[in-house]
Amino acid sequence: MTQDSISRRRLLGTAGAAGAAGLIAGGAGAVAADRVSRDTDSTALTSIGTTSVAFAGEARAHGTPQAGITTANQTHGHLIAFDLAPGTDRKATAALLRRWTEAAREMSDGRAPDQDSSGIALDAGPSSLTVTMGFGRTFFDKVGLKDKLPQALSPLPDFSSDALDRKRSDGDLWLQLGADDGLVAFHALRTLQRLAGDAARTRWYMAGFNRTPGATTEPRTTRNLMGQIDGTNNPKPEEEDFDTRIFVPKGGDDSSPEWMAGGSYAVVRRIRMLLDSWDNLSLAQQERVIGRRKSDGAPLSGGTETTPVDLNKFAADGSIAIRGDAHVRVAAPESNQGAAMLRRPFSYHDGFSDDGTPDAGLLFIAWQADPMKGFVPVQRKLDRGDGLSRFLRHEASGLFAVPAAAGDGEYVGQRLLEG
Ligand SMILES: C=CC1=C(C)c2cc3[nH]c(cc4nc(cc5[nH]c(cc1n2)c(C)c5CCC(=O)O)C(CCC(=O)O)=C4C)c(C)c3C=C
Ligand SMILES: [Fe+2]
Repeated sequence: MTQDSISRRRLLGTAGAAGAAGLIAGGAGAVAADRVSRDTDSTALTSIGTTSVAFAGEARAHGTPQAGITTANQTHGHLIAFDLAPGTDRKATAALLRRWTEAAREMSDGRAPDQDSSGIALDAGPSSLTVTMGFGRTFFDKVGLKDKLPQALSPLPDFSSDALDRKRSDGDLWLQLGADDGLVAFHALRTLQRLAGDAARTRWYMAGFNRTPGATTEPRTTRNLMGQIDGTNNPKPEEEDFDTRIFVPKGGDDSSPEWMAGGSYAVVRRIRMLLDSWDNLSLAQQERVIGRRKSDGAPLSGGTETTPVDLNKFAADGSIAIRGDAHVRVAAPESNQGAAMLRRPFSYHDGFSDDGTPDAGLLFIAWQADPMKGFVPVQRKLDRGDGLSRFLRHEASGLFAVPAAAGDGEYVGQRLLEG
């Protein structure tokens, strides 16, 4: 598995003039509206808008993962979960997934879906838009597919640091949207939310962000709102065991059925950072909590950001370089019988609480072939002995089965609903 292939194309309109039009006029039963045409003879100011990530097609045939998992983190993220409306049966659900798939395909390619004349994304190219679709545990019973419920979707255990808001957790269906332009991302969100029509209702919604490409002099691992470089020791697509750790094998396995082959499980946690307490620590204290230097992300055992962490290294004064409760020690695969996940988060900031503290943190999204061999054992360990957990509060949680990309003419999840 290599990182998502990215192609560059001319601005929206050149890519698909026929689709570049029309105001979305009401979800499932949309009414055609005026089409909008515009001059496309312009030169892009940067390559950000012109970059597209394949939703399907040759680069993403059936059996390959959906976009938005190994795709480079985008600047703008939207997470939205839906519950099926009472009376939405399997047929109506399939129709919804087909509407979403077709619209996502068009928009990822820089074209506006039919009947969209909202104009929101009119001047922009695809801007690396990705749309990723998943199914929650509650979905299966509602559409009469209980026998297809993967064991891997068993509820996550409770953790002592949880302060979960159940209304902002779980959900029958989940969409993750990412793009490097705020209007493109909002346009996709608005389009898909309206296309839900009467079939599904929004259960919860969260918005997040990352660094803008080009904000740094060279491409860098992103920083989180505590200021740390975050993402360094993620599994890498070029590693031999990457696919087996992150994606369900062909044919399924003990915890996943065949329809999930090539797919992955997303654990979503809204993790609030207690930033006022964190900011009271000195720089040296903050670095000891993580086990890495803040400035460049180098491990406290020495080297640069990419130097492997040496958990057995002692400093000159005889103290252990990376403390027993340092986050990188407690979370490392070596401390968790090899358990690993691909972390692909967005930061969030939703204003300030009455006491003036920021409602800010991480929309933590972890991808793995089996949550019992990824998130769960690591979070169990963090819950017991992580120095960072004193500065975090897990406020919402979800677990979603994200099947492989849709093949030509297919919709996402077709093999689940019709297989
Ligand atoms: C259950 C898994 C994890 C949660 C929850 C989690 C929350 C969390 N982490 C940071 C900041 C950093 N995490 C870093 C590394 C790291 N974190 C996890 C897992 C969870 N983190 C793993 C598996 C690792 C890699 C460990 C290793 O093998 O070295 C780092 C260091 C840089 C890096 O490797 O990415 C930082 C910084 C925050 C702020 C946070 C919750 C808000
Ligand atoms: Fe972490």
